[in-house]
Amino acid sequence: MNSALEFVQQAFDYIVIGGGTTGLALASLLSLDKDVKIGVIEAGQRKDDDNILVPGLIGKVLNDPEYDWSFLTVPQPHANNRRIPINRGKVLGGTSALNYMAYCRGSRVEQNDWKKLGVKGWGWDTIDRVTKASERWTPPDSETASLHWANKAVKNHGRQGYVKTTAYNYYYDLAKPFFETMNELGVATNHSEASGDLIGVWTYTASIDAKTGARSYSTNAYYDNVSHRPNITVLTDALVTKIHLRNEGAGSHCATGVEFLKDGRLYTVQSRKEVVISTGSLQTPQILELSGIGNAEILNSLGIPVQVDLPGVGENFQDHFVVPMGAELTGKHHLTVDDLSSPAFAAEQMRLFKATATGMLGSTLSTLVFIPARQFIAPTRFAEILSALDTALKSPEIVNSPWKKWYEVQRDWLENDGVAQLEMILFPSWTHAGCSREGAKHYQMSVFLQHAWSRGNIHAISQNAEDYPRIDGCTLESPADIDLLMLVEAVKYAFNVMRTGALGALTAEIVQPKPSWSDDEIKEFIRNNVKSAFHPIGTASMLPRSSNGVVDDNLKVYGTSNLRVADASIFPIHLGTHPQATLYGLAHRAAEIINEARLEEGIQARL
Ligand SMILES: Cc1cc2nc3c(=O)[nH]c(=O)nc-3n(C[C@H](O)[C@H](O)[C@H](O)COP(=O)(O)OP(=O)(O)OC[C@H]3O[C@@H](n4cnc5c(N)ncnc54)[C@H](O)[C@@H]3O)c2cc1C
Repeated sequence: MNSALEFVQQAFDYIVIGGGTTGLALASLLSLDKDVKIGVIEAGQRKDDDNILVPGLIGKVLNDPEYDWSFLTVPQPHANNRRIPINRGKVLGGTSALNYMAYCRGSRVEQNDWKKLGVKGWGWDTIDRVTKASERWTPPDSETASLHWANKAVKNHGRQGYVKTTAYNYYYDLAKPFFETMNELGVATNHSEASGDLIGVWTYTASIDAKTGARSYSTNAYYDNVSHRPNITVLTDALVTKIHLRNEGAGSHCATGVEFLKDGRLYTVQSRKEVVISTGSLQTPQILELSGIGNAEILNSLGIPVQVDLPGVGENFQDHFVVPMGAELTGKHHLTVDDLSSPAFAAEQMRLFKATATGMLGSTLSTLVFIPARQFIAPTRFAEILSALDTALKSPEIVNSPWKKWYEVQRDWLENDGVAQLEMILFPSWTHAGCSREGAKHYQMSVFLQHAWSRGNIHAISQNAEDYPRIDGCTLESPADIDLLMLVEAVKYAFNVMRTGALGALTAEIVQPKPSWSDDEIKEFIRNNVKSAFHPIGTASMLPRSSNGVVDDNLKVYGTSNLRVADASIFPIHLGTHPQATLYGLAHRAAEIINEARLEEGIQARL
């Protein structure tokens, strides 16, 4: 719907703010009950073009204002004062329309450890159940599976859900050598990576429709199934500016409606039951603060009347950090993504994709490996890093911190061989001005820190919702410099991978960084190149209120009776994986919680 006037005239039971990955899935699921009316307000527009639907075009519309919010952090002192980009989808479907389609599951250990932080009811068994409920998996055909290993473990997948997933059917000629090299280095192929144990080397299940070859995302997987229903209405191109709260006394506030800006005019739409914020980790804290929920000091400084003093809002920002490395391949015969820069080859691949849903454009191409700390860091070096960390963890600042518990959990994970601290992704493309050689073929090896210790924050900078929030990732600011030291070890391990066995035989030269560099030179390279892996979480954490929590176990914002959050901001601690599968699971769990609350309300009313 495009008319704000018609939208505000409707009587909605539930209003979902943000029609993104989690929000649009949740709204669609709530609408399955014809007795409730759902309104969704999304800042972006619907765009179902090739840029979104063709898997091989990933990255093409990043930073295009028609599709992307294109956030930047403030200058990061530990990353040589660079401002680090964090892309976010500004279209119906949110970031699920822009992401790289890795549909990966978390780990049993990490998910179960949420309870050590005081979170109840969100262990692996629950998340596994709801994530499977979201998935509609098509097993790879035997030819795809035989190109090299591709996941066929039926028991780990949902078959009746919404998000279509499968193994992509095109692999480049580096994938198999990479598997062989990792195996040679003692990292096993994981034949069951969605089982709660993700350690090992594997190719990922992708959120791709096996029949059409197109991206499956929140919009076509969920919303298109229900958009014909009269009880769900999506208003696009409308920016929510605040939530109206009524003070109910006894420290509780009730969300009565939502204010939004459309075509230069402000409107308010009423809600009869609940409001759910699903604007993602970067914008959810801003909406809470604009509505008077947050750290009282920050709200006062912005002139926003305090409704609920909740110091955790916008804090606990966590991300996966990534450092890209580049290498030149031996020979020129390899087919890599860089070949798509030839218009004739790109056109041929597009014709192939449109006709048969195959070829390079049907694939996101990446191959992954997940490794625990003890497998990529030499024992003596690891002991030195841990000893420095343990000293830092005894500082009063950390001992007295409300976040103390998650430091304890993260410390345990460092020595747990079931928890990946490093992810490496091999991608057959690398072009860097001045570094890659004209006419040569290249690949990129990226190292990802899966459990950074840095904690950033995000806050509104004014009362104006159109002003982007201030994002401080506090990149590489961690106790005892552990994030930087772990990345140095990750880079050195990657050098080893790139020089060993079958992959080593295909690597003519590691171009950047150089294996000959000293640790200090590698550190400087990391500071100059570390990026966001685009997995921000934590800024409205599900934690006890005494631990700086923002929402309770039922996703309800503390100090409110009917305001919830459902998006990546509620993750209290990072999972060492790509988040979208868990977020679709979150949408299903949120729908269960909201439906249970309504049934409970009905029962109470009848008594
Ligand atoms: C380039 C890229 C690649 C990625 N690749 C992967 C991958 O391969 N696998 C994976 O698992 N994850 C990947 N991710 C991360 C993953 O996609 C995100 O973590 C996830 O989609 C976030 O979902 P969300 O529901 O929290 O927020 P979003 O999907 O971002 O939804 C938020 C929605 O709220 C809307 N909104 C914001 N503010 C307002 C407002 N004031 N008023 C109205 N609407 C508003 C936004 O427009 C958006 O639609 C990637 C991310 C990026 C950027």
